[in-house]
Amino acid sequence: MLALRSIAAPVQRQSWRAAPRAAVTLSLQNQRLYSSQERVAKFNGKKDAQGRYTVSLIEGDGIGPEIAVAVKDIFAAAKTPIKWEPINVDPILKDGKTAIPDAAIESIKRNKIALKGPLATPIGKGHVSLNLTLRRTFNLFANLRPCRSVAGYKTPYDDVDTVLIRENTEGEYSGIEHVVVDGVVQSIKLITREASERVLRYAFQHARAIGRKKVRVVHKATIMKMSDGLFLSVGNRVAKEFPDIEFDAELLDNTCLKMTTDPLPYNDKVLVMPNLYGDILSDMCAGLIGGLGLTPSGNIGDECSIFEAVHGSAPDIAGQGLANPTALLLSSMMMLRHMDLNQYADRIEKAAFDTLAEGKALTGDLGGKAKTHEYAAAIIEKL
Ligand SMILES: NC(=O)C1=CN([C@@H]2O[C@H](COP(=O)(O)OP(=O)(O)OC[C@H]3O[C@@H](n4cnc5c(N)ncnc54)[C@H](O)[C@@H]3O)[C@@H](O)[C@H]2O)C=CC1
Ligand SMILES: O=C(O)CCC(=O)C(=O)O
Ligand SMILES: [Mg+2]
Repeated sequence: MLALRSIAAPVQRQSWRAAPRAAVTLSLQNQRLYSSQERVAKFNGKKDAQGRYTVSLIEGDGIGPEIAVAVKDIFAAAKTPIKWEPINVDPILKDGKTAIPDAAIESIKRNKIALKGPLATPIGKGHVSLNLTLRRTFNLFANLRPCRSVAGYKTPYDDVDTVLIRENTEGEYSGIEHVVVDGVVQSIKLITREASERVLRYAFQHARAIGRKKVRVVHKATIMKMSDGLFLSVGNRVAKEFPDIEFDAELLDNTCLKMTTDPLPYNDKVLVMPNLYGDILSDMCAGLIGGLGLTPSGNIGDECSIFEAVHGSAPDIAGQGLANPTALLLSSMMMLRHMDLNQYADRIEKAAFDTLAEGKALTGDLGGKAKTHEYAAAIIEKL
């Protein structure tokens, strides 16, 4: 993959990150992060003669290969019936546009499922985001980003349990930008009724599936009257199909204030929003529970789905064995449950949460000294 390690400035550690470990007070310990009932888009991959599913694997850039090894080792130790098919997504040009190589596209179409490490995107000039290209190529319309406190890891907020769904194919990330005249550029935020309806309906279906009774659109329709206005009005219309679910809306800036003041009132809701807001708010939610090393996600489509951590390639710690693989591991648990391999997910997830709660082999982001492979070994020991 492209070497882009120098492009992002390191982010300052917040002082509470290494806060002393508190007694486990959280009621959420070992709860399933993503239960099988949450499946809305069905996985219909085929098993091979040995009863295994093949999963396309994009290891990614920066810390990607290090955290991917940890996940592969844990899967092997748990005898998970998964065969990895590594794929290369180095960008190619097709009709003058950045594209994913055909072999990678065929692999994901064939397997209908992929696990993905982070892919770095150059700032300014250079190829467009391969992450966004993958989501658009496979029409992965909903990006599901649950964020739940980890028992035993003390942050200013206990028992956070937010569920955020981000429109994943258009909005501010449509990639339509041009120079009007020298010194004046335009970037187009594209919102369509079709994509809005698809992700909003998914949010209601998902709320039902996980037993939440409230869906909230996060928006700025006060300012972006037409684009966010359309998203919100589609939300109002789709809500009529789900009379058992309460529907309301909140301005994004207000949501940020309220969530960082007291996130608990969000534990009974599913939040759904345009692309950029979901990108930012999901990193903010990660900050509430201990950082990006802990938060998983799923890019959900009708034909296939790609699971990945919320974080990026972490160039500031890449290649040093410092990365926390939990986010990718929990993404792979979402993937296993999407594939109906619940018993494997339950077992691995329990071993991971027990390791975190025990606190003897934590990675540096959680105030520990363990290397990526030592944390993975501690999980394997518990399996
Ligand atoms: N879905 C994806 O593949 C994403 C890719 N990116 C790309 O990643 C590159 C780097 O972006 P940044 O702004 O630095 O964000 P980042 O998410 O890579 O890192 C932000 C901070 O979180 C820390 N961090 C992230 N993951 C961690 C982990 N697993 N364990 C411990 N610490 C972790 C990093 O060390 C850094 O201090 C950029 O090129 C960006 O475009 C960013 C976000 C998502
Ligand atoms: O594609 C990228 O470079 C960043 C994407 C991102 O931040 C995300 O998906 O959360
Ligand atoms: Mg992001």
